[in-house]
Amino acid sequence: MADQDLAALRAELASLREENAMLREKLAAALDGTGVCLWQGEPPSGRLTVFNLQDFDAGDMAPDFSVWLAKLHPDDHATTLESYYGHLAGERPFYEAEYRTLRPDGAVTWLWDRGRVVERDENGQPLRILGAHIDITRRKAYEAQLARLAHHDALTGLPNRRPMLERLRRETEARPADTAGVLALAMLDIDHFKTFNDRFGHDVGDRVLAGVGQHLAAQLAEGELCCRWGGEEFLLLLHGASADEAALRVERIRASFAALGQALALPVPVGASVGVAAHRAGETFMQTIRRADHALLAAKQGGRDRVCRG
Ligand SMILES: Nc1nc2c(ncn2[C@@H]2O[C@H](COP(=O)(O)OP(=O)(O)OP(=O)(O)O)[C@@H](O)[C@H]2O)c(=O)[nH]1
Repeated sequence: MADQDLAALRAELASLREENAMLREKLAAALDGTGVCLWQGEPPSGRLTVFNLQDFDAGDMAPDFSVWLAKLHPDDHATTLESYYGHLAGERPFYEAEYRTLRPDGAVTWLWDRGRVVERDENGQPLRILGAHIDITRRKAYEAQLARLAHHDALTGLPNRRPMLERLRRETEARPADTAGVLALAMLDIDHFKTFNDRFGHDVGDRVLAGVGQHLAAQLAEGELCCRWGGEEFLLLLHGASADEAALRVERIRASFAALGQALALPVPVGASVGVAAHRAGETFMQTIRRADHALLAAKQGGRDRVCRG
């Protein structure tokens, strides 16, 4: 090759390298701050290349598919790999998954990952897959917090109506008529609760509600549930050998309020009225709730501080 041609090729190579470096700079600038991390997988060899680390530690990034696989949270294996292999096999237009990776220190990082095959061999086998992932750990934590808030009462920390109704639906639907034992519902209402607010202020009223909530939750056996039904009303889902036994337990819970005022350092004692009803075969759980509610009304009308059965 003539010297002139060689010089021209060298000049062209230098210019291409410069252009390449500029493109890399532009890409890095565009990706900066987005949290997007670009990767390339080579299925035949299992090689995995990460082009930009973003905030990730180089040690956290897998150089090989098997290393990435070993870090994948066991609970996310199935869905992630189904999407990945489904795409490699041409069954899905792209691979996409939200999954957790386990870091060596045990910390969990949530990633949203998406990629697609960019090169296949003459037999259609994937040679290269290009993709990007982004750290969504904070978003996941926020979502979990929102889900918790949606299902819990902020003041008492107890579940709210939603999980209680869902649980009742599941338990009553799945309950065969010959099931041993009963499912009992106890609707409990704090007596003269308004007085706490009116005489001592809403802060004290709130303290009463939080204290009663904690006290009730502590009375539950495994598998039972207590929710803040609304205002100063609580609904308890209890399991018992019989309706009589369940009613006796509810009576004990009510009686335990005698020591609660002092335990919570309240200025006056706190009492409660309760209506209890055992679920009957063929009855909807809303019908049981209504019977417990009517029994509560009877307890109030009967002079409060007592349990009535519906
Ligand atoms: N501090 C506080 N008060 C609440 C909260 N939710 C409801 N309340 C108050 O609870 C009071 C309930 O009053 P009532 O329905 O008259 O009940 P009560 O005074 O317990 O009377 P009886 O049930 O008939 O014994 C109302 O004054 C509501 O404003 C809350 O989250 N915090």
